[in-house]
Order: sequence, then structure tokens, then C-alpha cells
Amino acid sequence: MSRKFFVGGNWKCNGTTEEVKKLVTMLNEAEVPSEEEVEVVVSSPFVFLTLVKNLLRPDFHVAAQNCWVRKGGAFTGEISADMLVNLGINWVILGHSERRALLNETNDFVADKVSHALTQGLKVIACVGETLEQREVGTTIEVVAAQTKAIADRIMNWDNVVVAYEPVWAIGTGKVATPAQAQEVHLELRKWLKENVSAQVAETTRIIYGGSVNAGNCKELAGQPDVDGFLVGGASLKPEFVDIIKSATVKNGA
Ligand SMILES: O=C(CO)COP(=O)(O)O
Repeated sequence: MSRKFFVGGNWKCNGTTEEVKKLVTMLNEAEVPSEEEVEVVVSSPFVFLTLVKNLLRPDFHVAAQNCWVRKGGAFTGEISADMLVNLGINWVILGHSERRALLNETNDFVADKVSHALTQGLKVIACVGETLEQREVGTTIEVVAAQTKAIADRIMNWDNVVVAYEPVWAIGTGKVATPAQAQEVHLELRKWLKENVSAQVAETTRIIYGGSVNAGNCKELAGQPDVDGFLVGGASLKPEFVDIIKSATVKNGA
């Protein structure tokens, strides 16, 4: 398999220093498949990034949950991509549906951020996904294609991009997409990449699933041919995150 299994933990806006230390200790003690089999990236709130980076085992990586759309300057409250690089953080989540919905981030704005972050040397987890309303009126593929197109229009190189398909109706709801629903959208996204970017990008870009992933449902989802890993929210704050990391073995046939 040319696409290495990827498991991201999105801690969202959660945690105290003590809780973060506990979580990192739990992760450091976990026995998981090797780095060759699975890439693990945990995403803490900005204020804990250095703490996590300093304490976390070296085979796991750290991501920010957002960054500013261009170089730093007079942008009160923002964090620039080069600041993250300066801290030794090499990943960033961009375009999460919570930011799209609550902070009105548009497809173009997200795509500008992706493009800028890549030029600064960050690797990007770019999130796409439809709302329940959009799914119900049958526009799921159109919506995720438009979100992906905005990015494709601005970047030349997809090597450092992971696409996270996160149906909004499945996030934090306990209502996980069925393996067939996830596979359908992942396959369509891959087709879209093949037709609109290149066969090589379609073949090598990891498309991961997010939305109520837990220890109980991860194996069946991981068994889908176009599901290359997960972006985990709530369960990434719990010991079951380790079980989700281990679902890489489903993919790798162990
Ligand atoms: O938004 C998510 C990950 O980015 C998914 O969140 P939950 O796993 O809590 O549904």
C-alpha cells in the first residue's frame, strides 16, 4: 500500500495543562504499530503546542488546529504559519467544519490558508464535508468537490496534504457514517483528484475519515479501500485513541 495509514487526534478546544500532560503520558506508554505502518499526529490547542511537542514521543507528530492566511503582522489574535514552523510544529489542520460554520471560513479563505501554510513548510490536514441538509438534498459530492477544487486551484504539489472527509452531521453526534457511506465519498474524492489534478495525486493522497470514530467502529471503516485513516475528535482525548491507531493493522493486513 503506497498510502501510509494516518491517524490524527483533534483535541479541539479542550484540556488543562494537567490533562494534557496525562494524555501525553498515556500516548507515550502506548504500544502501537511502527512509524512505517502508521503516521500519528495529535493536534492540541495553540497554548499547549510547545508542551506537547516537548513531552510527546518522537514517533508521534504535533499539529496546530488553524493558522493565519498570510505572513504575520498587524493581525491581532492570529498565529502565523512561520511561527508554528519556528516552534517545530510541522502539521496544521485547516478548514475544519467548526471553523467554516462558526467563523464563516469560506472555501476560498481555507484554500488560501492551505496554500500559504504549504509555502511556509507546513504539512496540512485539509478538511472537507457536507452538512446534513446538503446530504439530504443530494449535493454531498458537489459540496466536497467544490471545497477540494478551491484548494486544487491554488496548489501545485499535494505531497504534504492529507484530505480529511468529515461529514458535519457525523461530528460529535455519535452518528458515524457507515463504512459504505464513507467509502462512497472517499472514492468520489479520489476520482475527482484523478480527473482534475492527476492520477498520481489521486493514488498517493491520503483521504482520511472523521466523525464519531471510536474504538468500536474504526476497524470496519479502516477496511474500506479508500479510507486511509482517521481524524478523531472526542475519542482522541481517551485511551481508546490507541485502539484507533492500532486499526492501521487492518489496512496492513496484520
Ligand atoms: O471533528 C472531528 C475531528 O476533526 C470529529 O469529531 P468527533 O470524533 O468528536 O465526532
